[in-house]
Amino acid sequence: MGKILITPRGYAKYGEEYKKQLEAAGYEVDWNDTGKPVPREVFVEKAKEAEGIIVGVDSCNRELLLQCKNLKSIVKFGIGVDNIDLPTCEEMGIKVGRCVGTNSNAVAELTVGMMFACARDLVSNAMDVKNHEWVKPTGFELYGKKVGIIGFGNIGKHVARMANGIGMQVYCYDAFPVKQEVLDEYHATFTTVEDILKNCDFISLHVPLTEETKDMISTEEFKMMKKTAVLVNAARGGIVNEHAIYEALKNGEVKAVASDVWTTEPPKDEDWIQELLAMKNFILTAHIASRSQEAEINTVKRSTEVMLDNLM
Ligand SMILES: NC(=O)C1=CN([C@@H]2O[C@H](COP(=O)(O)OP(=O)(O)OC[C@H]3O[C@@H](n4cnc5c(N)ncnc54)[C@H](O)[C@@H]3O)[C@@H](O)[C@H]2O)C=CC1
Ligand SMILES: O=C(O)C(=O)[C@H](O)COP(=O)(O)O
Repeated sequence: MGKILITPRGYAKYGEEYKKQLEAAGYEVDWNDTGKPVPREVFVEKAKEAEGIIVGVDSCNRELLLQCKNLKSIVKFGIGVDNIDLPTCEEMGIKVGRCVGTNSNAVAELTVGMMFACARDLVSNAMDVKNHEWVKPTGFELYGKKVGIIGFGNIGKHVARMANGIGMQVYCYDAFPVKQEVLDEYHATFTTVEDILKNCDFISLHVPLTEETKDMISTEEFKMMKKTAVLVNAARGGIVNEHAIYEALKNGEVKAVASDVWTTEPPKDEDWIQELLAMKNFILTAHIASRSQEAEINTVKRSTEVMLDNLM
C-alpha cells in the first residue's frame, strides 16, 4: 500500500474528511496531528517511504529527495515552493503541485493590516499601554496614499483590491506584462521598481523567493525610499536583506518595516537582530499570513485534490 505523508499542522486541524478521501484511493496516510513541527530526522525517515508528501515549510532539498525512491508527488500546502528543490524533482520525475490562490486573501489581509499597524504605530502603542505608558503618537492615513505592489500575482491583486477600497493610489510591477484590462480592473498603474521605491508611501512585496528576487530590497533600495515610507514583506525571508532593514531603521531612512517572514525562522539570537526586534517601528510576525481558518480549510481541500490528481 502506497504511503502519503502530511506534515502541515493545518491539515490535521481540518482534514478528517480529506484524509479519508486519500485512504479511499488506497493510500496509507501518516499525518502530523501533534500540533508541533515534525522533527527533521522523523520527517526524513517517513519521507523515504512515501509516494506522496503534502508539505508546508519542511525542506525538500536534494539530499532528502535522493533518498526518496518511492516519491511520485510533492504538494506544497500553500504556494511558495522555495523549500523544494525543483530541478531535482524534475530529474527524478517527481510531480510538484501547489495550492494556487487558496491563501491569497488571508495573506493580503495581513499585509494591509501591517500597513495600518505601521502607519498608526499600533503595535508599539499597544505595548506602551501594556507597560503603563499612556502615550499618543500621531500617525498617518492610508487614504489617498500611494501603494506600490511588487509582484502582481494572486496576492498582489488582492492587496490592490483592498487598497482600492481604502482609497489608495495603486502602482504595480511584475516581471511579466500585466494586461491593460487587469490594470483597469484594479485601478492600477504599471511602473518600474525604481519608481515604486522612490515615490510610493507603502511598498508591498509579493514575489516568490528566487535567484532574481533574493536581496531585491537591500541598502541601495532603502536609500531610494521616502523617509516616510513603510515596507511590508509578507512574501519570503531573503527577498529583503535583513541587515539592511536594521541599518535603514537605525539611520531613519524609512518610517517602518513589517515582515511576516525571515530567512531563518525563527530568527537567530544575534545582537543586531535583538536590537532590531526591540525597535518600535519594526514588526515581525511568525509566518502567519496564510493562517486563517478559511485559508487553511481551502488549502486542505486543494492539496488533497492536487495530490490525488498527481498520483492517478
Ligand atoms: N507569508 C505567508 O504565509 C505566505 C507567503 N507567500 C509568498 O507570496 C508569494 C506570492 O504568492 P502568490 O501571489 O500567490 O503567487 P503568484 O505566483 O500568484 O504571484 C507571484 C507574482 O510574482 C511575479 N514575479 C516572479 N518573479 C518576479 C520578479 N523577479 N520580479 C517581479 N515579479 C516577479 C510573478 O510573475 C507573479 O505574478 C509566494 O511565492 C510565497 O513565497 C504565499 C503565501 C503565504
Ligand atoms: O503558501 C506559502 O507559500 C506559505 O508561506 C505557507 O502557507 C506557510 O506555510 P506554513 O507555515 O503554514 O506551513
